[in-house]
This record gives sequence, C-alpha cells and structure tokens, in this order.
Amino acid sequence: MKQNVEIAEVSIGGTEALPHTALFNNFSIEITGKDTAALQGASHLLAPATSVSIAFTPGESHDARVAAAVAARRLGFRPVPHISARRIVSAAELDALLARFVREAAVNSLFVVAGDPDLPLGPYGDSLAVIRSGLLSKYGIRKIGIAGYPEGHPKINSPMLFDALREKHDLLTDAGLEYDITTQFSFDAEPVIGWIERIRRMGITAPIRIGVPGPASVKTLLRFATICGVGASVKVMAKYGLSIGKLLNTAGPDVFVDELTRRLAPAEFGTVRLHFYPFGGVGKTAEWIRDFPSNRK
Ligand SMILES: NC(=O)C1=CN([C@@H]2O[C@H](COP(=O)(O)OP(=O)(O)OC[C@H]3O[C@@H](n4cnc5c(N)ncnc54)[C@H](O)[C@@H]3O)[C@@H](O)[C@H]2O)C=CC1
Ligand SMILES: Nc1nc(=O)c2c([nH]1)NC[C@@H]1CN(c3ccc(C(=O)N[C@@H](CCC(=O)O)C(=O)O)cc3)CN21
Repeated sequence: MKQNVEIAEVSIGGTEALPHTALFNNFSIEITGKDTAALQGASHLLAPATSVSIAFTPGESHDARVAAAVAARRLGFRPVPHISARRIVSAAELDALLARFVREAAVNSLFVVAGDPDLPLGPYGDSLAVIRSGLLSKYGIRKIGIAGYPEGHPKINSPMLFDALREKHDLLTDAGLEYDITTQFSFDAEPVIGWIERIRRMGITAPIRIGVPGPASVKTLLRFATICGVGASVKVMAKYGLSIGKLLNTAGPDVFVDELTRRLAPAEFGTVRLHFYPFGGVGKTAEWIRDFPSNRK
C-alpha cells in the first residue's frame, strides 16, 4: 500500500518512468551457519517461502550447514544450500551431504559453484562436474542455481566464464531442469545491466538474481570484496557511498538498487530479481528491504 503511494508520487511529474519494483518479488537472501539466530530474529520481515541460500564457507562443518538449512526450513523459508564443487573430497562425501539436506531439511533446490580453492580437493573441478555426477537427480533436486559474473572473475577469463555459462545452460536445459543465475555481488549497476543484455542476446532466458551487498560498514564491505575477489574502484565506491576515510560508516545499496529498479524493465530484460548478501547483518538487511520503497527519493 505504502509502496503504491510512493510510486504515484514519483509519476506526478511525468518525466520519470515508474520504478520496476518487480525486482523485489521473490528476492532471496544468503546466510551462513552463524546467521541462524539472526534469521529467526528477522523472520517476521521476510515473506514465507523466501529462498534462503546457505553459503559453503571454508570454516564451517557439514553439521553447521545442515543445521542452517533445517533452521531456514523450520522458519517457513526455502533453504537453498550451496555446493562448492572444489571443496568436496569424494563422491561419497557429496552423496552423504545431499542425503542429509534432503532428509533433514526437505531441500529441493541447490546452488552449485566451483569454489575458491585453486586446486580441487577431490573429483569435482567445476560446477559442471557436480551437475554431471548424477547425484542431483538421485536426490530429486530439480532446481539448480549457478553463478554469474557481470564484472568478470580474478582467476577465470571472460571467454571461459561465458563458455561455462553456455555449457551449463545447454546441459540443464537438455536435462529438463529449472535453473536460475545468481550474480557475484557488485557496487555498480552499469556493468550488471550490460551483462544481462549480453546474456539475453546469447539466448539465455533463465531468471537472474542480481547479487546486492546488504547495508554494512565500509570496513565489512571492503573485507568481503577482498575475500570474494570483487574489485571496487574508488570512483565506484564513492558512488555507492563507500569512503575509505570513513571505515565505520554504514553504506547501503540504495543508489545501486535505485538504478536497477529504474532501468530493468521486465519486458526488455526478462525475469530479474534481487539476491541479498547481508555479510553478517541479516536483521539490518531485512529492515533495509522493508524500508526501501518508502526511502526512495
Ligand atoms: N557468485 C557467487 O555467488 C560465488 C562465486 N564463487 C566463486 O566463483 C568461481 C567460479 O565458480 P563457477 O562460476 O561455478 O565456475 P564454473 O564451475 O562454471 O567453472 C568455470 C571454469 O573456471 C574454472 N575455475 C572455477 N573456479 C576456479 C578457481 N577458483 N580457480 C581457477 N579456475 C577456476 C573451472 O575449472 C572452469 O574451467 C569460483 O572461484 C567460486 O568459488 C563462489 C561462491 C559463490
Ligand atoms: N569468490 C567468492 N566466494 C564465495 O564464497 C562467495 C562469493 N565469491 N560471493 C558471494 C558469496 C559471499 N559468500 C561468503 C564468503 C565468505 C564468507 C566468510 O568468509 N565468512 C567468514 C567471516 C569472514 C569475515 O567476517 O571476515 C565466516 O567465518 O563465516 C561468507 C560468505 C559466499 N560467496
């Protein structure tokens, strides 16, 4: 209701197009095992059946990952565990982990990514190897998430990334599996929009979830950008509200998301949604999402 009032105000002048708030429909949010209490605390702010991704961070045990998926399911959300192909040491390990996700948390959707280790720890060197393993269909997983890189990847060149995307598209489509693409987080709308245009031109019509860093201190955002290999130029950082001189300031994705909602017309760009990376601030991110329409200038 509040949102409609805001939209009406924006359109009074007649010069500005209506924002494409459909971007907020079915948004998703990502947690680690450490965030389960915060997820519970913020659960009243998130719609039932919201997709909650469980990151596959290096320091966490399978027990913690499964417990996070169970907690998300009990709160009425849809757990989407990440599988980091390069961190799995054997087919038996993957088989056992999938069995637990399905049995304990009724998981039916996974995000499959290569993983950050320079060398695979076991038989899976990339996400395609996991998809080809046959284990996903063994456990009735019919919905797969894969990664997208609007600004490239520090260790993988762009032609390789586009080839891998094409191969995953072909394989998943031929197998009759539903899939969507979640992008690495970013601070700049321009390359994200250009990348979406490009993959739509490739004939890839899958839903895209744009990775959005939740509001966090400048220090936290810079730390995660470093951990995840995300570049942030001083110019882009300033646009986003990040100032190296003010490390404790909080920067939110207002400008970034505002530009996305202004430019990503569904008729032109297909299904595009938002995926939030809260970086430890699940409550703050959920509040930011709740408040976004009314904060819009
Ligand atoms: N976007 C996201 O949300 C996340 C991204 N990542 C990172 O993104 C990278 C790529 O993942 P996918 O798109 O699933 O790739 P992919 O499985 O489609 O692989 C594409 C190509 O890149 C190579 N490759 C993958 N990871 C590599 C690495 N760490 N170092 C060197 N070469 C690598 C593969 O061998 C393959 O030839 C990984 O490093 C992954 O950890 C990790 C977690 C989440
Ligand atoms: N290259 C890459 N690797 C990833 O694992 C990854 C991405 N990119 N992009 C998006 C998300 C963000 N994810 C992450 C990455 C790291 C932590 C992590 O290391 N967490 C630490 C705390 C780190 C800190 O606070 O300094 C932890 O102990 O949970 C969490 C989520 C997973 N994803």
